[in-house]
Amino acid sequence: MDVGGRRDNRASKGGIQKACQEHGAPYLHYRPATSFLLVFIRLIPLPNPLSERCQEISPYATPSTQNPLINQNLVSFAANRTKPAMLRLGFCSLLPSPPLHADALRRRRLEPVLPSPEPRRCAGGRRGRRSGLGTVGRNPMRAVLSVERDGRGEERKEDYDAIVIGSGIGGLVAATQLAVKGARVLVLEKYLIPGGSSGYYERDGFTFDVGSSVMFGFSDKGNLNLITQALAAVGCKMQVIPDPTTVHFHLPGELSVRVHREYSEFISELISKFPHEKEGILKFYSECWRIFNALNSLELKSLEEPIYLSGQFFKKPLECLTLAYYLPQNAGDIARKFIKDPQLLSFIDAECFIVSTVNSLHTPMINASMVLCDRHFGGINYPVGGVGGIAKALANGLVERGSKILYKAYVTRIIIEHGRAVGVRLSDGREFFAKTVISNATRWDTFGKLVKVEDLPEEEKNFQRIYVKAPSFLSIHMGVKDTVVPRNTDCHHFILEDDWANLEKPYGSIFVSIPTVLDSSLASERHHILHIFTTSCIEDWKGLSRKDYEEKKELVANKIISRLENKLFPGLKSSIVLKEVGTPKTHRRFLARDNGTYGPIPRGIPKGLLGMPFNTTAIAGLYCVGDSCFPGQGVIAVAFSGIMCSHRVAADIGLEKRSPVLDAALLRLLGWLRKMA
Ligand SMILES: NC(=O)c1ccc[n+]([C@@H]2O[C@H](COP(=O)([O-])OP(=O)(O)OC[C@H]3O[C@@H](n4cnc5c(N)ncnc54)[C@H](O)[C@@H]3O)[C@@H](O)[C@H]2O)c1
Ligand SMILES: CC(C)=CCC/C(C)=C/C=C/C(C)=C/C=C/C(C)=C/C=C/C=C(C)/C=C/C=C(C)/C=C/C=C(\C)CCC=C(C)C
Repeated sequence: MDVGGRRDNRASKGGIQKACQEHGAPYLHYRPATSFLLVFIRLIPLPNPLSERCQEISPYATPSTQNPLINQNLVSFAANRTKPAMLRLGFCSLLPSPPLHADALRRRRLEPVLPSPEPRRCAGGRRGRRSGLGTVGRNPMRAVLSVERDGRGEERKEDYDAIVIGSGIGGLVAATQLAVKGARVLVLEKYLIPGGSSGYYERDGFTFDVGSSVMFGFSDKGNLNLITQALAAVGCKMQVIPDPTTVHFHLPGELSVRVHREYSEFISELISKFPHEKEGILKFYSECWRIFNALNSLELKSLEEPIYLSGQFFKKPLECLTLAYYLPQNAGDIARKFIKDPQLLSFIDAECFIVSTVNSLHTPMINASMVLCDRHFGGINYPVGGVGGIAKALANGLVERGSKILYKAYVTRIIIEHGRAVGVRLSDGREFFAKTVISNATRWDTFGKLVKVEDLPEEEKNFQRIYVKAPSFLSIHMGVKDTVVPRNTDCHHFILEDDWANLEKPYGSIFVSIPTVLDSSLASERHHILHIFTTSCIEDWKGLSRKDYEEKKELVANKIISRLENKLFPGLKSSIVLKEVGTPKTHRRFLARDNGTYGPIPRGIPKGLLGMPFNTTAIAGLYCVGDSCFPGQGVIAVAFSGIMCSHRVAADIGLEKRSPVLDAALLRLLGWLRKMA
C-alpha cells in the first residue's frame, strides 16, 4: 500500500488519516493554537550534555593521462562548452518568482527562454550520450563584473554572480538552481570529474559508484523527489531502475528483515517477526508518515527566507506547525513511546544508523521520517549507467545554461575584503571574484582551512559545540564472478552479525551494495560489482609507513571479506577478479573532507534538527552547502541544502523577492533557536 503523500493539503491529511485507520494507529490532528503551544514547549532549553596529504594508492583516482575513460569524459565536458546555443526553459515548477532587482529584470528581458515540452533523457554513466538540447546564450550586458587573475597577475574581466567551491551534489544543485534563475555561476572542483562522494570511477570494464548506490528522492511523484527535480531544472530526466528492496537487514539472533518497496509488505514482514509489537510498529511508522506527508505538501525552498516561509505557513499552516513541532525531536524517543521490545528498538536503531551513522536516539525525527517513507512512496530508484550520471548531467546542464565548471581547480583560500567574501584563490595562484561565494566543502574545511579568521565566528563555535565529524568509511570496491551472487539476491545489504553493541563501533557493521543486480551494464558479462563499506576512523590509519599502510589495508579488507563470505556469499574470496580498498585517508585526499568525514553527527543527544546551521554564515557573501548544513548527510539531504542555498543567494543578489527587515529578524530568530539546541 502506498500511503498518503499527495500534494493537496486536504488529500495529504486524508491520506495519513486513512493510513492510520487502516493500521489502527491514532490520527492526531492539532489545531494551530495547540500546535504553537506544543512547539514552544519543545523549544524550552534543556541542559545539553557535552561530550573533532597523505601517501595513497587510491581506488578513486587515475591520472587522466592514464585513463582513457576519464579522458573521454573530459573531452565530452569540453565539447559541451562549445555546443551551439539554443534558448530554452527548464521546468515551470522550479522557475523563480518574479525577480525584483533591476539587473535581474534586465537579464530576464535580454534572455528570452522557450518552453521545452518534454525533458530530454540524460546520459547515464559512461554508456550514455548527451542529447545536447542547447544552452542559454550569455548575456552581453551583465551588470556585475568581476576580475579573474591568473598566476602571472594578468587580468581578465568575468562576471560571476556566485562561485561554488566543489561539485558534490550539494554544490551542483546550488549552482544549477542559480543558473536556471538567471545567475552566472563558476564551479571550481579540485578533482577531474564532478560528483564528489556521488561520483564514479572506472576500472577494467567496471563502473563503480564512489559512494552510496541507494538513491532517495529519485521518483516521479510528489514534492520530495529532489534529485529528479534538480535534473528537471536543467531539462534532464534520467532513466531509472526501480529497486524492489531498499535494503536487506541481516541482524543478530538471525533476524532477517527485507525492506520491501511496498509499504504493506514491509510492515507485514516486520510484524511477522514481532507480532506482540504490532500496535507499536504501526504507530511508530504512522507517525513517520505524518511528517513525510507534511513535508511532501510543501514547496521546498530556503527556510532562511521569510517571504517564502511565511507564505508556506499561510498556505499550509497545519503542515508547517507539524514540522515545527517535530523539528527538535529524535526518532528514538518517539519509537520508545510506542515500542518496548529491546530487539525491535535495536532494529529501529539499525534503520536510522544506515542513513545517519548514529542510533535512533541521535537521529532527527524529520530525517528518519523522510527516508523511512520515501523508500515506499517514491521508492528507491537506481540511475541507469550508475550514480555518477547524476552529477555529469547536472554539470552538463550548468554549462548549457551559460555557467562554467573548472576541474583541477583547488581552492585554498576564500578572499575576504572588508568583512565580505568577494572571491577565492586557487593552489596555482589564480584568483576569481564574484558577488557571492558558496562552499560545498565541509564547515570544518571552510572555516578551518579556506577562511582564515582570527576567531571562529560564534555560529561556527556553536555548530562545533553541538556536532562532531562523523567517522569515515573503509570501502572495498570489487569485481567478482557472477556465480558467487545467487539469483534473486537483493541489491543492498546491511550486516551486523552477533552483537547489537557493535552497531556503531568502527568495522562493527557492514554495508554491501551490488548495483549490477539492477544494472548489469556496470560490469563486464558474467560479473558483478560488490561495493562493501564499513565505518572507520582516520586515527586508525595515521602514522604508518607506506608499506605498513598497504599491509594494513589488505589485512582489514580481508577480514571484512571473510565475514561476508561466512554470512552471505560462500566462495567470495576465490571469485574476486578486481579489488580496490579505500581508507579514510582516501576519502580525505580525494574529497577534501576533513578526516575523510561523511558529515556531522551530534556530540550528545541533539534537539532534532534544531541545531543544524542553514546556508548563511557569519561572513557576508559567504554561504555553505552540503552535508554540514541542514538537514545533514545524504544525497537527497544535500540536494535540499543546494535548493535552499540557491534560493537564499538568489534573494540576496536580487533574483528573488527579499525583505531586508524581515531577513534580519528571521536570521536572528533562527540563530537564537540554534543556540538553544
Ligand atoms: N555514505 C556513502 O556511501 C555516501 C556516498 C555518496 C554520497 N553520500 C552523501 O553525499 C554527501 C556529501 O555530499 P556533498 O555535496 O556535501 O559533498 P561531496 O563531498 O560529495 O562533494 C564535495 C566536493 O567538493 C570538492 N571540494 C572540496 N573542497 C574543495 C576545494 N577546496 N576546492 C575545490 N573543490 C573542493 C570535492 O572534491 C568534492 O567533489 C555525504 O554526506 C553523504 O551523505 C554518501
Ligand atoms: C524555521 C522554523 C523554526 C520552523 C519552520 C517549520 C518548517 C516549515 C520546517 C520545515 C522543514 C523542512 C522543509 C525540512 C526538510 C527536511 C528534509 C527534506 C530532510 C531530508 C533528509 C534526508 C536525509 C537525512 C537522507 C539521508 C540519506 C542517507 C544518508 C542515505 C544513505 C544511504 C546509505 C549510506 C546506503 C546504505 C547502503 C546499504 C545498506 C548498502
